Amino acid sequence: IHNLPGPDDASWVTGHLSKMMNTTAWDYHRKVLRQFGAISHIKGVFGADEIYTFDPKALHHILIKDHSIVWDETDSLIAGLKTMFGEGITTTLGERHRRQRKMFNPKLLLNLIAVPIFYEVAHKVENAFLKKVENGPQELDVMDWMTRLALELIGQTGLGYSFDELTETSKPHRYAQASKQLVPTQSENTVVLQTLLPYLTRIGTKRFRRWIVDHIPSEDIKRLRDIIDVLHETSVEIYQSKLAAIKQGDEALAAQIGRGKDIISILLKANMKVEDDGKLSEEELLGQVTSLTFAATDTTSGALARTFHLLAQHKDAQAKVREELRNARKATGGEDIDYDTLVALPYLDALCRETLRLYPPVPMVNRVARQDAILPLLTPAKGKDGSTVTEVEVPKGTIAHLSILNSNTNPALWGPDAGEWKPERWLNPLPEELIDARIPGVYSHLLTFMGGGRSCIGFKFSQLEMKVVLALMLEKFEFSLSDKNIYWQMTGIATPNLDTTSTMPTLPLIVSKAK
Ligand code: HEM
Repeated sequence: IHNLPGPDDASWVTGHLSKMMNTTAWDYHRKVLRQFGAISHIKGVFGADEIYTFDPKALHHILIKDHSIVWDETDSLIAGLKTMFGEGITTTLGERHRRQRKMFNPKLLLNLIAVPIFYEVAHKVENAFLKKVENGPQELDVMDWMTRLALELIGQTGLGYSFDELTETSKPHRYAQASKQLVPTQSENTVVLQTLLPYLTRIGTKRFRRWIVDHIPSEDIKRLRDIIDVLHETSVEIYQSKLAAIKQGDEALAAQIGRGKDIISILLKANMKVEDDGKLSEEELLGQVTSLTFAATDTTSGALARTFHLLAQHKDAQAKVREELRNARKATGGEDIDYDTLVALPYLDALCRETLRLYPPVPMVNRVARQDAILPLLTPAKGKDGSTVTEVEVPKGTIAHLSILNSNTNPALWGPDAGEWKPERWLNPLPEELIDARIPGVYSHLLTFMGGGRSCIGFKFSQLEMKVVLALMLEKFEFSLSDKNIYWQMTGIATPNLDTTSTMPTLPLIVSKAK
């Protein structure tokens, strides 16, 4: 590791992490790519030696070949998830993860892709917007609406629960407000807190820790506590209503939203049949409700908001996709565009891929080596001693930061225009260098949804969700920039804000009826 190239501007407390994990860190990541290539040596908290990589072969080892044998979730992520989503989240971590993921079969999720429900919910937002702009263009908070929409979509299909009427006057569910703000604005303190969290969460009982949190004189911590309480209370409410319906029998379940075919009802029923040892506890089941809802909401709403924001900046692309959508609707006789046609629309598909490439909602994840490991490299690095490094020895305990952002925008693979938003690139053959690199992502040579045993289970779900929403909204409405400046913060999930420090994501755009 020490022979790898890397930046030398580390702080002795937070190493390079405060430079890499803050709301304006985009340029720092680009600089690391330009100066040091696909693998570098960085410093973590208190001088820890860590690596930063987007080398495809190294990623293949971390995500697929040695996944869960050597490479695992970091202790601070586990502690953070437990703090946010409850102790029950352990089912998606470590030993029980594989069994859990099998129960939570991605194919099961695919069966839930209920295009009619997607359309029904998206039509509600379309109608709300129609009312809002009936007397002329209006400035609307597109991020707010997309969060409500994404929450309702996972609510109805994944949880069999409705959060929001989604009319022009209805109020957002408090979960939508809370979840949007949970992705904390990362600061230098967050880096230190993340490191300390695994130790802090082991102190005393749960009750004692709660007492401490209640008495810490920090507004930020109190705000976080209140947000987490909302997520937890909502999950308990959903879980209990599902459980009660299941106990009352099939008729009561069928009367619920989702008619008992949602993923949580299926999971609860499957769990009742499991023998003692394999049974998920109530806490674990609750962890599933919270984590599924969280994983599905802010990622998708961020991706949708980013697409609308880009289309407001590229009016030619907006007009082009609108024309494609209108032609497709004409061909279906004015009905909603059916599944097969929708997924095959080339320009709509190209602009979704391009947006998710250049602006991955989750820009970076990390893993830790639980054993000593060897990482072979696709592109040899130039060692500090001048030698050519083709593989790296990684000692047990080393944290690897995996840059989704730099993998998706690496000019060596994507070409010199890798940093530009060009949907057309997907309508032409992709560069051979990219195809030969065999990026281990589940989606189109991209790492946006990661790859291997912990890849996103909702990636097909979210793409269809995006396409249904874009199809309805772009056909009817034109989106233009407002006079407000928008800054996309580089938080755990990128969010649009009015400035670099705000913790209330928002995307005001001018919406008018499209001609
Ligand atoms: C544009 C939308 C989305 C993006 C960019 C996205 C991205 C990701 C990424 C990068 C991971 C891996 C995190 C890591 O390795 O630490 C992940 C995991 C996950 N995602 Fe998504 N996601 C999206 C939508 C969804 C949706 C709609 C669902 C549910 C329906 C979902 C459910 C999950 C779950 C449950 C995991 C954890 C899987 C595991 O650990 O086995 N995601 N997602």
